[in-house]
Amino acid sequence: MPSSSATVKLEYTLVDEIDKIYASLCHGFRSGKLKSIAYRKLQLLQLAYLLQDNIQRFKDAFAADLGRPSLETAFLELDSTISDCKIAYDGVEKWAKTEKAPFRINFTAFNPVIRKEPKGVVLIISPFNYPVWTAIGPMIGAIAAGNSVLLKPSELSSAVSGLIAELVPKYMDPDVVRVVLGAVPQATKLLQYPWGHILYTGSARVAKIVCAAAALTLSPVSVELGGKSPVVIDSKCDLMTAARRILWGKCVNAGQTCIAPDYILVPKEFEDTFVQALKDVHDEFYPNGTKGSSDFGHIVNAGHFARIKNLLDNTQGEIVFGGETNEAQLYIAPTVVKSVQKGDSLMSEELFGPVLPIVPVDNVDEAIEYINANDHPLALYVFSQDAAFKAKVFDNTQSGSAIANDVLVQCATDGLPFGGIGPSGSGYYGRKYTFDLFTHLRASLDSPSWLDRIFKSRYPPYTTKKEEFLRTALGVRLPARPSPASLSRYGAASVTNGYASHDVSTSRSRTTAL
Ligand SMILES: NC(=O)C1=CN([C@@H]2O[C@H](COP(=O)(O)OP(=O)(O)OC[C@H]3O[C@@H](n4cnc5c(N)ncnc54)[C@H](O)[C@@H]3O)[C@@H](O)[C@H]2O)C=CC1
Ligand SMILES: CC1=C(/C=C/C(C)=C/C=C/C(C)=C/C=C/C=C(C)/C=C/C=C(C)/C=C/C=C(\C)C(=O)O)C(C)(C)CCC1
Repeated sequence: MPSSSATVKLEYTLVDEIDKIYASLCHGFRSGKLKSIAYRKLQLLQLAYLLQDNIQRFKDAFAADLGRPSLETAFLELDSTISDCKIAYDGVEKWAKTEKAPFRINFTAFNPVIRKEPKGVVLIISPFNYPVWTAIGPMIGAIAAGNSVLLKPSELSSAVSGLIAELVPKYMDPDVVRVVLGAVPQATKLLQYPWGHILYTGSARVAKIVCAAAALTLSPVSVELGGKSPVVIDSKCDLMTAARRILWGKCVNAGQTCIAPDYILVPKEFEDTFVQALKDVHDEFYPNGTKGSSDFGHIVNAGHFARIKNLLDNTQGEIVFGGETNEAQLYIAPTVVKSVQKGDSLMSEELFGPVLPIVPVDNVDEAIEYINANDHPLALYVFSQDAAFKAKVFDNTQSGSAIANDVLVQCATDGLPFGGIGPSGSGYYGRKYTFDLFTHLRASLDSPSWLDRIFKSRYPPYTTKKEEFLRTALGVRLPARPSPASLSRYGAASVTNGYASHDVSTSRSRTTAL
């Protein structure tokens, strides 16, 4: 019997205390101490040590909330977040440096620069599934950028959220970071304040509530959501590597990963070969099965367990292996279901569990068509050794990320932004991108008085001569007008002498431009 999140009682912050917490963060931000890059670095280091000094306590908390294997907690959350602290610690001087605007001779006298300034007091609302990476991860960039941070972690991962709330006051300056524990009442109260930025990670349902509330205070908001991330299989893939990586991506955190491979699109004639490879890999990963295994986690709570089980119970596909569930242990075995049709229960929503539907298709065009008929996913995976196949899938679809021959690693790859598109989210973060998310690019210049000797044409009384001079000063010189032939190659209309032409071969179809 696992110790589920229900066994860890979280002491929620009193709603009445939140005004005081918010005010103290505003005061902390205005104190100006975070203007010092050196102080930001000290806080970043404190954050890294908050994790490093408490690795075993975090591992225990993850085990309580999610049955998370120790290696998964270390590799996916703790080490990668500590590494992100170090990247920010090393990079923040360079990231925060005022930038010169690109050189343009006409504007150089203004000495235009971009100041990298914090947005103020920012709010991070995080989910249960990666409760360190999605909470402390964004906090790193927010602090590096000089913001004060209020974190509202998930109440579902109560052991980890409780531990973060206990450790933050011990390691972090209360002017810089505060944690509010709780659920809807606390989150609703928090959303009543104006924020420098809100970063929300979680479900699309709650994202709509967050965005609507943010609109009332005109707080900028980024939403990191989920969705069904497809995997397109080419029969010319490296079969065993593909099977190993996909099954790993599906079993890590018991499938509760927003960028987990959600379902597989496989050529019909290759389905059985691919399924057999998954079965072989499963037996290699878990020679004694997954029930009671310390290498496999459990579902976060009874609600999510029932949701996934219900989807599985209603599938019309054929269970190849797995299928076993145990409510008391919140256990769902890694399950591969083959011959799944597109209208199946398993294709109706993000699975967020260790169940992998295999959908046979005639060819890659059918796979692309299916992906495009649905919401843009957070991640799209292709397994192929054929460059043309990969390019065809990537070039004809849209998704948060486009990954060939691996899964999940895009999260941790320095230099890559992480974020969705459309229903899978908006905004990007990850290391330098997190710094950018929480940074206001403040346009700045200093115009010298002597400029008026050559630039006074902007002042009244206006004359045609002044207008001509100003046009020259702006340096407006367009390249040659696009020819009707070049536009029609793309099926576009051209505008010539005030007339829009849809059929360039005949002047009869011209319509007057607005
Ligand atoms: N794109 C990304 O980076 C990630 C996306 N996700 C997505 O998150 C989802 C699972 O996370 P859950 O914790 O179940 O999400 P959730 O939406 O239930 O909860 C997320 C957070 O929102 C808070 N919340 C709940 N009701 C609220 C309300 N009315 N107003 C304001 N805040 C409220 C919760 O307390 C929690 O802190 C999945 O869809 C997954 O794909 C998860 C991790 C990363
Ligand atoms: C060992 C030496 C060498 C070789 C080094 C190599 C080949 C290193 C390769 C490292 C790799 C592939 C690291 C991958 C890391 C992936 C991580 C940490 C993934 C993290 C995923 C996360 C956090 C997912 C989060 C998901 C969320 C939030 C969600 O979906 O909900 C050399 C360099 C060759 C020589 C020296 C020794």
